[in-house]
Amino acid sequence: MGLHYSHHKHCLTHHQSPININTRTAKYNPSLKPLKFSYDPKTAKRIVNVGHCFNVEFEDICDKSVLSEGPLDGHYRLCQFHFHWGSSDRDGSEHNIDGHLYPAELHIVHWNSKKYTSFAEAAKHPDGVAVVGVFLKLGNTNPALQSIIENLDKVKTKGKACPFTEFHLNGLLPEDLNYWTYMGSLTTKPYFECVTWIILQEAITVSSQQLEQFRRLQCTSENENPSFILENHRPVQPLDHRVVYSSCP
Ligand SMILES: COCCCN1C=C(N)c2cc(S(N)(=O)=O)sc2S1(=O)=O
Ligand SMILES: [Zn+2]
Repeated sequence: MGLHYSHHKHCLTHHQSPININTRTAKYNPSLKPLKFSYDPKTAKRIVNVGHCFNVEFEDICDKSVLSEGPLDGHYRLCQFHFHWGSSDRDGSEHNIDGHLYPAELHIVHWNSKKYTSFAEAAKHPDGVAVVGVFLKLGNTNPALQSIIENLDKVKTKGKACPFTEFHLNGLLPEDLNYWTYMGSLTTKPYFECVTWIILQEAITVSSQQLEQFRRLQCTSENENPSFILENHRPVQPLDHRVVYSSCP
């Protein structure tokens, strides 16, 4: 359904994502803890072309790679990460910062394995999923992206997958782990309102040439006329009465 009845307004409000983050109206919340990433590189499993993007999937049958602390209760199990990008370097991120767009955005997806038994089950609850968003800004070639990019030719067309084991996801995190956080949704169908969004305030770099490689992925399967995933970022959605919290003043 995705509609929440907010009594004081007697109207129906959405909690959709992405949003524009207004850094001046974000509210410092001193009770927010530092994020705790505990990722085991051995849980990396495969890269899959899902048509609108590629997912790097992790084994999530037990709590080997988890995200905890920050705004979260309990621990959230890593299940996949993926990127959003644009048809040019001028746009591509899903969240905006004070109206500023980045050329791409990394989403690291986790689900609440303390309360739920699967991603599908967790995605039905507002506290079910936690996605860490990391902005990619134009700069030098990012070596941590190279091992992913050199595998993209093996998953060129929709539905293709290739093994991808032993990946150090920490290498895609910036030094500064301060973040903004708000309650929202998946940004692709089925748009479930099940996500605690955790957007890192520091960006990592990506080169133009690396972004070019993303745009060479095809949204068509191998026996169709090829068309390419030139962009896959959803427009920003109304904030309504939601508040964005910041981990630092
Ligand atoms: C039950 O479905 C599982 C299939 C994989 N996913 C589907 C999405 N559309 C999706 C979008 C996500 S995003 N862009 O909001 O991070 S995370 C995610 S996901 O839930 O991990
Ligand atoms: Zn995403």
